[in-house]
Amino acid sequence: MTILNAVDKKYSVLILLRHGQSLWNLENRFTGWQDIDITKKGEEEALHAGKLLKNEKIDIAFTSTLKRAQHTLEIILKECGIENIPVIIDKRLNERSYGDLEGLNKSDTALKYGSDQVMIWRRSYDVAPPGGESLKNTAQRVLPYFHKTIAPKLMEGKTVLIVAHGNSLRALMMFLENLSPEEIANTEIPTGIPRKYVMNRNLQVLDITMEN
Ligand SMILES: O=C(O)[C@@H](CO)OP(=O)(O)O
Repeated sequence: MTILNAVDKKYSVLILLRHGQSLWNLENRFTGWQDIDITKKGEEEALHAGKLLKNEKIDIAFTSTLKRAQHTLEIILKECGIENIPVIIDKRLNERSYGDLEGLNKSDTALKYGSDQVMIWRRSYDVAPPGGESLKNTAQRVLPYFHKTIAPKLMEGKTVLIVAHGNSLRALMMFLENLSPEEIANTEIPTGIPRKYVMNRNLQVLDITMEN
């Protein structure tokens, strides 16, 4: 084996996980920056994710400032028996702001403004909901943070867990999987299911798996 081959074999693992079901997921309300905790079902989803991640040697975890993500991460780390790893909290991983829609019921809002308009607010790449952030705006804060703070850990070969939110993770997935605005519009991230990327040290994705 050449030295180059040996170096090539070195890889990193990045695991993305959306928080467990929150109360407002259950009630079908726009959540965004509102700090809503997970439900009993959300706790069970987190526990299940912890069981799925038991064999991963997680070196460092990143999460948002919102309790639904932090609570999910706590349950996972406890279930995995991981106690002493760095946990970095940063608001740039928070959910996209839903602005004036936060707190409203999604079905009621679709009745009022039309389901096409609500779908544009929810899933278009660059149309922001009133007073809120588009996915593009969200990517503009998530990706610089990823490149500056998270990517160096992956380049060192660390196994990184990110517990965050539907749209902050969609922004990351778009980058990692090279998805177009149309492709990401059709991508839904389930709560509590780990999405694992195996990458080389240049952050090229070699393999993607989702277990549930
Ligand atoms: O309400 C929200 O904050 C998000 C995630 O739950 O909703 P959506 O699925 O519309 O992006």
